[in-house]
Amino acid sequence: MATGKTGSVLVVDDESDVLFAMKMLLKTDVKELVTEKNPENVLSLLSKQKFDVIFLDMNFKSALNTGNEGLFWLRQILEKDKDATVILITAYGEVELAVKSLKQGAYDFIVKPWHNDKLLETLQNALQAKGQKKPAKSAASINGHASILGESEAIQDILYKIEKIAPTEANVLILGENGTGKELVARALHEKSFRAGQPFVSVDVAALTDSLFESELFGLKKGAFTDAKEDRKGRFEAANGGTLFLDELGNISPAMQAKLLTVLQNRQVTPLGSNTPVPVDIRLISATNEPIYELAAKNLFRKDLIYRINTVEITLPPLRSRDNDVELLARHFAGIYANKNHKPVPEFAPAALQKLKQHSWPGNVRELQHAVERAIILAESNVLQPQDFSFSPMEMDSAAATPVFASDTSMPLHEIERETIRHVIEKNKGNISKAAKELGLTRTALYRRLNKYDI
Ligand SMILES: Nc1ncnc2c1ncn2[C@@H]1O[C@H](COP(=O)(O)OP(=O)(O)OP(=O)(O)O)[C@@H](O)[C@H]1O
Repeated sequence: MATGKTGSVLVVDDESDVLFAMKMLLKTDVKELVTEKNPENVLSLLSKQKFDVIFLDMNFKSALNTGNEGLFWLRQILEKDKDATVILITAYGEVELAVKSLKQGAYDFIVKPWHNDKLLETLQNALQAKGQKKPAKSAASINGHASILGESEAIQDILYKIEKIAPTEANVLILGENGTGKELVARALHEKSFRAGQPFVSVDVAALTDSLFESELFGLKKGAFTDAKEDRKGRFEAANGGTLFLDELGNISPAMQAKLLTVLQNRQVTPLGSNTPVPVDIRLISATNEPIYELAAKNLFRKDLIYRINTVEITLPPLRSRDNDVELLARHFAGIYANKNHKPVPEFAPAALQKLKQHSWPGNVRELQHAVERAIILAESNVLQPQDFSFSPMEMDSAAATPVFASDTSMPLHEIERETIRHVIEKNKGNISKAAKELGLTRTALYRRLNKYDI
């Protein structure tokens, strides 16, 4: 902490213990410290005096503990002084609400019980930033992995959320279409968490059959079945102390949902063929591109499991709604693939950029990545032209697409998808990796569809 006392701070909390602890902590650093137990008095206090920073509790015992009292008082304070710097004091488990408060204008939040160093750092940052606009983050760089790029407001929001949520223990559910960057976000959350030095274990659960699901996740005791020649640790144990990322969670069967719920509730796994549970300490991050709440409404996904995994939710927007990001990402991938293929970094003809911006990107960032890679490999000149970007039939906007099969517009969507997949696999002579790439899907996602459509 910097030497010398600076700043005037108001702390509003109805718990005397909190006010006392704050006084003790801040007395050596803060020039003027005022504490207030009753939030009703805050507005009149603000009429008399301006504070550099206001710490505001999220819950006041006098009302229902919904956290909305904090948001209510936050709005009142900001209405009175739109430049007020408010830091929310929230309880563990209220992170979602706290993130909401950031959107409504809070400067930051701290989670109770707080670490003194963290609180002092937050206060210092707030004092320094006073009067300065919060700088936009351009990327969350992740050790050894791609950065999350994007200038769109939606991505900026997500980067901010990652910064805030990563250092907590909250379970995170990431929602979004195929290829929107869910795994990238999961890795960023891990790398920016206190568990960063520990393992990050990623499992594509949709690729597992029910019997594999159990042995893969919970482990296996020698002799559990004929082929089990030795004990094998499951992914939960492998992730112990770190983060477990369960991808495509929306696709698991009801029986597996029940098993997973039990493990999460008890924080222990029992390997197949064993009677001895093993305690596990993991942070869970899950992702799905399925409409999980619709599945829950149809009783296809357990609501109690959703509540376990979605302490905080992050929804990744489809690329088509992130206009400016298309160009940014296209140029970024162009740099990467030009280097990889020993070619000079190309320019984009304005018409090519226009074409990219108009495309609907059903395979999202992954599809864009592959489109740019193809273009770099095949382009004749160092200025990429519209014709260098070819989209597979399924990737085309319905208006722009020339259907390669049935011109019958009454064909149901799943039939169209099935036929498109058939067509692309045929075109790639049965090569699943190539077909998946052209369709903008992962191999697993394509295999899942092959199963679904019985192809
Ligand atoms: N904002 C971004 N900036 C840079 N690269 C990105 C961004 N979003 C996604 N990518 C890249 O796009 C590809 C797909 O991302 P990722 O695998 O994280 O998506 P996903 O949503 O997990 O996909 P799926 O649903 O198919 O599992 C990766 O190569 C990733 O690095």
